[in-house]
Amino acid sequence: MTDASHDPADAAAPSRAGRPSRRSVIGWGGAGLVLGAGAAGGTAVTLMGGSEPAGEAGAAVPFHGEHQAGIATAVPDRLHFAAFDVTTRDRAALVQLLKDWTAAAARMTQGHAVGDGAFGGLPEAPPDDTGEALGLKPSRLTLTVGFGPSLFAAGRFGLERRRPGALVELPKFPGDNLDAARSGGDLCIQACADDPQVAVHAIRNLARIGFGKVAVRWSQLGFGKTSSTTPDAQTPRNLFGFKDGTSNISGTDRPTLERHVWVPPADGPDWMTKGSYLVARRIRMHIETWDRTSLQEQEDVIGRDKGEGAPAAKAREHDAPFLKAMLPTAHVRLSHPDSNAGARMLRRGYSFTDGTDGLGRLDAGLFFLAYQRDVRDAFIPVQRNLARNDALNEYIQHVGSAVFAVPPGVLDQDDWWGRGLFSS
Ligand SMILES: C=CC1=C(C)c2cc3[nH]c(cc4nc(cc5[nH]c(cc1n2)c(C)c5CCC(=O)O)C(CCC(=O)O)=C4C)c(C)c3C=C
Ligand SMILES: [Fe+2]
Repeated sequence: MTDASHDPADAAAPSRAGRPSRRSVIGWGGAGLVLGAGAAGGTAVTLMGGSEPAGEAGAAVPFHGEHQAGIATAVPDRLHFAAFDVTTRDRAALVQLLKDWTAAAARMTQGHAVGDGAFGGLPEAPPDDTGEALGLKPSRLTLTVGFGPSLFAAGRFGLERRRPGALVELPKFPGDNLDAARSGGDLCIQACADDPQVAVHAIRNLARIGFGKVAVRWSQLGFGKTSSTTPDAQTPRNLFGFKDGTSNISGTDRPTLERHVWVPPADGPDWMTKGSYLVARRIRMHIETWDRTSLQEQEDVIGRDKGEGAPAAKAREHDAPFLKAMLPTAHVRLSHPDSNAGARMLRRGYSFTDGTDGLGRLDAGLFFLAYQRDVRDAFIPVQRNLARNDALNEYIQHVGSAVFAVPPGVLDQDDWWGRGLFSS
């Protein structure tokens, strides 16, 4: 696989083989040629002379930075998440893969094709890029990598002493019905984008680069974000029809991010500073049962009203909740920081529907994603509380689970995903 790390991701220049980049193809087609926005740039400059903030649909989100994109950055509406097993036993091969992945991710997030592109190369060889994203905008694609506990197992890659104390296996919670085939993973990549084809293209091409070194263990498509990191925008709704994400951590709330999401130097290990920990849970939602439940019961279960999203006994969505006005089993009361010693996490989940279950019911639910500074202080105590007491448990079941250490951002073109972990 071509390592494009020495090829500045400059959309203004033709690619090495003299072919247009994915983004310049867009422009030459006449729809808003995007120039500039090098791999480390902040905004994408359009031919119209304007500049498109990275938060707007279609734009490129900077890949390089102190934190990985895809955590506090705005949440686009589509997800393709993949967990991988590492099949190679060769540490050097794994390191090379992470370098190749980083180079490809830097290009794809800025709207470029992988390596030498999808066409025009050697006719005898498969192209570097699979091609289905040609002509599509960067679509706010973010690619976020994580390392699972199994990567650190003794006898694998010599990482056992580098495993963070916070990277614990999640305990079994009451009611869990986890499918091993939808759980765990040595590595994960979260691809978020406005366009599902852009997200799927990214995971497909990264899996392809990894052929012979990694194998996809499980993957999850998501649509309709169920949480937002931009509280000024309209709060999205989950498949139960309720606004979801009202009380989420805002991506611009730096003090709260520092306190609850980013790993500070004091927590250690050094290679995780400015990183975060990700919990992924596939949660089946029994929507047919929910749909036969009265509105009053639904609102009591959540602790907020369905229309406005206001907390019980309050009028507006963003009014401060009065927890005692909710039933002791209400989801919001039980998950609120005041019921969990101040625990908070940044939620970034997506709805999913994966056909039917053979009994005529939709296999649908929430692919819950939450980033936090330490799962032992956030997801684990909150989920313990919910698993024991939440009225929502009558309507949901956790069927997949994984936890990952998400390292800090890739600083520049010489940096790569996992450099801190693999360098002594
Ligand atoms: C362990 C963490 C959580 C799981 C698992 C979870 C599942 C889950 N949640 C909803 C729907 C809603 N959740 C809401 C709020 C909310 N949920 C959690 C945590 C988990 N949810 C937290 C920390 C909060 C915020 C509490 C607060 O500070 O007020 C809401 C209300 C709107 C909002 O603030 O987001 C809804 C609705 C479902 C359907 C679900 C599993 C399928
Ligand atoms: Fe919730």
